Amino acid sequence: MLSNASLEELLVEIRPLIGEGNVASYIPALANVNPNQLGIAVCMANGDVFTAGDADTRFSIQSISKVFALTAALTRFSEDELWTRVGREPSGQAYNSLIQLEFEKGKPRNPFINAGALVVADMLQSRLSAPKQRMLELLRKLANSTDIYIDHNVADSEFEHMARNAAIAYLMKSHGNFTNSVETVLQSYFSYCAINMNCVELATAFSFLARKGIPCHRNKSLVSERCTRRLNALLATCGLYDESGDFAFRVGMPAKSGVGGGIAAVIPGELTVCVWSPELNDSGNSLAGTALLELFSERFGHSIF
Ligand SMILES: NC(=O)CC[C@H](N)C(=O)O
Repeated sequence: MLSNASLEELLVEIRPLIGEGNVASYIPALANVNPNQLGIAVCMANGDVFTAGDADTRFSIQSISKVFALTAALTRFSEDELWTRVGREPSGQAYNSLIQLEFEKGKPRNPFINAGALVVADMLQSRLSAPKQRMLELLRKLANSTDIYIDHNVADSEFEHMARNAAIAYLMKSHGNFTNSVETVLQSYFSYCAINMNCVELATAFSFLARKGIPCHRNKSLVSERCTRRLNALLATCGLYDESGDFAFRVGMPAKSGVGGGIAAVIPGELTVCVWSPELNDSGNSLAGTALLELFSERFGHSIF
């Protein structure tokens, strides 16, 4: 039976894995995070929440923000407008790879790698007057938490080390797939990545994906049921970069990871779950977090397959 105590038992089994990965080191603000942290929060489809470990400690959501940005874009653009600019196939490449983009004429494989998320951020920049503020408002509403904030230290540090993401954006611009000023869009994109949330807030914010588009704590749809199915399909095939196949094999849940060490996952109709541990594996996904989700799915029989 799922309970705080049964989740705590999972953590005891997983904690020895801490030390086997490496925290993200591309910016000092992330490199200095204490690696010795592990948390899990489960949000049932009826809104009940179970937690264990560091479930209330906020961390940098990083690429998990790509899900919320895509959701915001889906409510503001037609599917045609969106899918002519970004694809829907797994990339099989690192999240910040440039190789495929050159071969494929500036159209990113999917919205959950950096190139795809930068296109989505470019689209939001064209349609929103204050994109960072809108994203923050969306997350506060979805997570039912009024004080979620952007860590400007992380956003500024990402901006100082922008070279690779800027290269991706300029390559897309050279192919006519980027409208706004690269630096303006990068500022928005880095701010989305630099939002701090905890496992409880992320599991709650993901709840619309388990509830046919209707978030917990609200009775109004955020997106249609059809849209929700499509988001879950993309999460299942592309949510963990070049490790999406292995993650489907081991865990069996649509999910999105970030280099802050968080992974948020969905079992449609049943629950959402967010795990966090800062050390990453070679694909940039939380090492202990992935193992924890694998154990969770095995122990409680949750898998979409
Ligand atoms: N995988 C990630 O979480 C990457 C996010 C990071 N801010 C980047 O753009 O490189």
